[in-house]
Amino acid sequence: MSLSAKEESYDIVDGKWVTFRAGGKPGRRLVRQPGEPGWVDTFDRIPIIDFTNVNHPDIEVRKKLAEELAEAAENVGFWYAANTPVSDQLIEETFSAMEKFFALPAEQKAKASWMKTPGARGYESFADVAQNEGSGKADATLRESFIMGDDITDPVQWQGAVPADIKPQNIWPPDMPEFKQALDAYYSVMAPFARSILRLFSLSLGLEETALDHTHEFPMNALRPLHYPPQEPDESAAGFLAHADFSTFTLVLQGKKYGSGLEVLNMNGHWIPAPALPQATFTCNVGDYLQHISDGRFVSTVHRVVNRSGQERYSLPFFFSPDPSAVLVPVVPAGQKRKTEPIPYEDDPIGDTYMRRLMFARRFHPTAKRIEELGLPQSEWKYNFLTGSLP
Ligand SMILES: O=C(O)CCC(=O)C(=O)O
Ligand SMILES: [Fe+2]
Repeated sequence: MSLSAKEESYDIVDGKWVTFRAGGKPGRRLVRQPGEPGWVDTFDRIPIIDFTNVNHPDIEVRKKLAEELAEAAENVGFWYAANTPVSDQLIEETFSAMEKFFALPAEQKAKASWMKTPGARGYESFADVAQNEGSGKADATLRESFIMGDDITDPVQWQGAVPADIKPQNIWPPDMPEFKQALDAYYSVMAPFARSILRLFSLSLGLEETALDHTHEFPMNALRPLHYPPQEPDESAAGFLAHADFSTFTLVLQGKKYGSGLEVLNMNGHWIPAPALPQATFTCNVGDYLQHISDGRFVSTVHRVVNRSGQERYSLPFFFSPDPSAVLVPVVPAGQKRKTEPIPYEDDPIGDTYMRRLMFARRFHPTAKRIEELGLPQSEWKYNFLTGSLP
C-alpha cells in the first residue's frame, strides 16, 4: 500500500490542514472526517510486536517476526516493541541519570553545549530550541535535550586506529561523569539490538538477512535524552514540531512513570496518541532512510510531541542511521519497476545528505554559520565538515 500515492489522488479544495516537515521539506495533509471525499482506510492504533524471537536460532522463526514487523512498517510506520533485550534495571538507571542531568544548573549543562561540537552533539537548551525553531516565545520551555552518538575517537566505542584529522564528536558534562557512563551503557545495548532489527527488515524485503549490514557498519547513530516540562495551557506550539525522522529507524524509550505526549499522524490527518504502554518497552518508527531503501513500502510516518499531561516528560530516542559513506539504493523486487520518484542527492553518500538535514535544522550552529559565510551551495556540503574541520 503506497500511502502517499493515495494521498495525492484526490483534489483538495479547502479544509483544515496539518503541516509538518518530512523528507527535508515542508509538507501538509488535509484533515478528513469519516464519509468525506478522500477518507481512507488508515490506522487508528499502533501494533505491539513481541521481540522475544529477534535472535532466534531458527531462520523461519525470524522470518515470521520479520513479516509481522513489515506489516506494521507498511501500514502504520510505527510499532511498539515488547520483550526486548533491554532490562528494566538498565531503563531505570538511564532515566535516573537523565533526570539528574536535566536538573543540573544551567551553567553546568551549558559546559557541554552542542554549539561547541562540529556535529551539534551535546546539550541543547530551552532557549536554543526557541531560537532554532522559532517556536513560541523566546523564553518558551518546550523541551531541552542532549545528543550523543557514534564517536570513533572514544575508546569505549572504538579501539582501532583513529585518523589524525578526526575530532571528537561527543561532548560531556564535566560535572556529572556518571551521565556518560549511563548513556554509554545504554548505547552499547541498543546498537546491537538495532542491527538485529535491520536484519529483520532485510528479510522482509526479500534479501539475504545480512544484505544491508554493510550499509550500517559504523553508523551515524544518535541517542537523544529529551526533557519536556508540562506545557503552559496557552502554549500553542508543540513540544516537538510535527516531523518525520531522518534515520533508518528510531527506537523511542518513553518512561511509563512520566507524562505522555507522543502523537502519530494517520493518513486522514488525525493525531493518534502513542503513549508508553505497560506491556511494551519501545515506541518505534520507520525513518526516511528505510522508506528510501524499501522504495516507499515502509512509511516514515509524521509524529510530534505535545506534553499536555501536566507532568514532566522524559523520553529517549535511539536513532539508527546508515554509515556516512553508505549510498542507499531502493530495493525493487525482480520483474517490477521502481515505485518512488528519485529524491534530491540520492546518489550521494548518506553522510552528506545527513549533513544537509542536520544543518538545516540547526541554522544557528557555528558549522551552519560557517557554511553560510563561505557561501557553499548545498550540493557541496560534506559530512567531513562534522568530523574534521571546515575549510
Ligand atoms: O520524545 C519523543 O517521544 C519523540 C521525539 C522525536 O520524535 C524525535 O526526537 O525525533
Ligand atoms: Fe522523531
